[in-house]
Amino acid sequence: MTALQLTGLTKTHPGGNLATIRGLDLTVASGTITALLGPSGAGKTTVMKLVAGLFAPDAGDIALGGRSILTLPPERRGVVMVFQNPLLFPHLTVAQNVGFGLRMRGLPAARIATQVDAMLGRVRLGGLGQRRPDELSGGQAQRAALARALVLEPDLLLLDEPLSSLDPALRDEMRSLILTLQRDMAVTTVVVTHDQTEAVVLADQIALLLDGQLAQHAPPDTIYRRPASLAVARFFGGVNFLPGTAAAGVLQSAIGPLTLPDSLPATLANGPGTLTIRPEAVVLGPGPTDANPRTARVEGCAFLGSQSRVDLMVGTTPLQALVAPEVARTLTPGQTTLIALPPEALWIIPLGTEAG
Ligand SMILES: Nc1ncnc2c1ncn2[C@@H]1O[C@H](COP(=O)(O)OP(=O)(O)OP(=O)(O)O)[C@@H](O)[C@H]1O
Repeated sequence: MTALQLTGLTKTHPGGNLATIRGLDLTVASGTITALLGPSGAGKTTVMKLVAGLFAPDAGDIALGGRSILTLPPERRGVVMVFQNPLLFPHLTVAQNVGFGLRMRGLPAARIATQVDAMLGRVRLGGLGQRRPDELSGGQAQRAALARALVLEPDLLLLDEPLSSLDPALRDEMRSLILTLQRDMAVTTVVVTHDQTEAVVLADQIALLLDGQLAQHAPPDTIYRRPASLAVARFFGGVNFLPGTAAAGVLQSAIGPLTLPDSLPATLANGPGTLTIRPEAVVLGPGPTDANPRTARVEGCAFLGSQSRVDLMVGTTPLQALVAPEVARTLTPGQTTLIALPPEALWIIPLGTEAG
C-alpha cells in the first residue's frame, strides 16, 4: 500500500502574511492518479515541493504507505518529480540520463543497462539511448524524463503539468503513455495542473485547490456536475446560477418552480440554495415533458468551434447554453424559443458554501 496522505498540511512562505497552504487534508489512494488542480498561485507547486521534501511544512504530516515521510530527506522519500521542462542533463546521453538515479543508488552497470533499455522501450525511445538530449524532439525529451523517473520504481510519482507544453497530437500520445505506464506499474500519482482538461483526461480524482485550501476532491464527472460551492462551479466554467428555496422535490426560483432530481441528497433538496445547471445540459427545443420547459428569448450566439454559446433570457434571468453550431445557426437574436432544464442535470449548491 502506497497511499499518500496529507494531514493538516500548512505552509507560510517567508515574507508571506497569509499561509499559502492552510490545513490541507488529502488522501490519494494507492495506485490511482489524482490531479491537484487550481489557478495560478493557488499553491499547487508548494504542495508538490512539500511532498517531495523541497520545502518543510509549518504544521501537518505527510505519510506514504501509512508511514510519515516528513523527517526523511528528499532522496529517501520514495517520491520522484517530473517537471514540465524535462531538465535532462545535456552532456549525458539519453540512456545515461535515464540511468542516472540507478547509478546514484550504486547498482551494477549491467543491471542499470538492462533496466534502462527496458524502460526506454516502454516509453517508445528504444534505439535512441545513445542520442544527446538536444537531438530529441520536445515530446521525446519529455518521455525520457518520464522514463528517468519511472525506472526508479517510486512509491509516488509527481507530474508537473505533463501535457501543457505539447501540441495537441503529442498531448494525446503522452496522455495514453502516462495512463498505460501508471496502470502497468500501479504507481500512486499526483498530476499538478492548472488545466481542467488535463486534469479530466488524466485523473481518477480531482483535488481542486483554491487559495491554499481544498475546495473539492471527487471524480471528474462529479466535480463537473455536482460542485460543492459556487467557486468550484465557476472554476469549471459554470455560469448558470439560480437562487431559490427547495421543498418536496421542487425549487421555487425566479423562473418558477423547477422539478429537482430524485437523486438529490435530502440535505440539498430542502431549504435555500443556488441551483446550477451546466450550459451543455440546457436543452434547446421542447425536450421531454417533465424536463422543466420554459420559454426563453435568444439574446445572442457565439461560435466557439466545436460548440456555440447561446445567451438566453428567461424573464429577467440570464441562462447560457452550449449547443452544436448547426443548432445555433437556426437561431436569431430577439426570437423566442422553448428550452428545457432536465431535472437529472440540476444540482443545488447549499447556502453557506457560496464564497468566491
Ligand atoms: N519559495 C517561495 N518563497 C516565497 N513565496 C513563494 C515561494 N514559492 C511560492 N511562493 C508563493 O506562494 C504562492 C503559491 O505559489 P505556488 O507556486 O505554490 O502556486 P501554483 O498554484 O503552483 O501556481 P502556478 O500554477 O502559477 O505555478 C504564490 O503567491 C507564490 O508567490
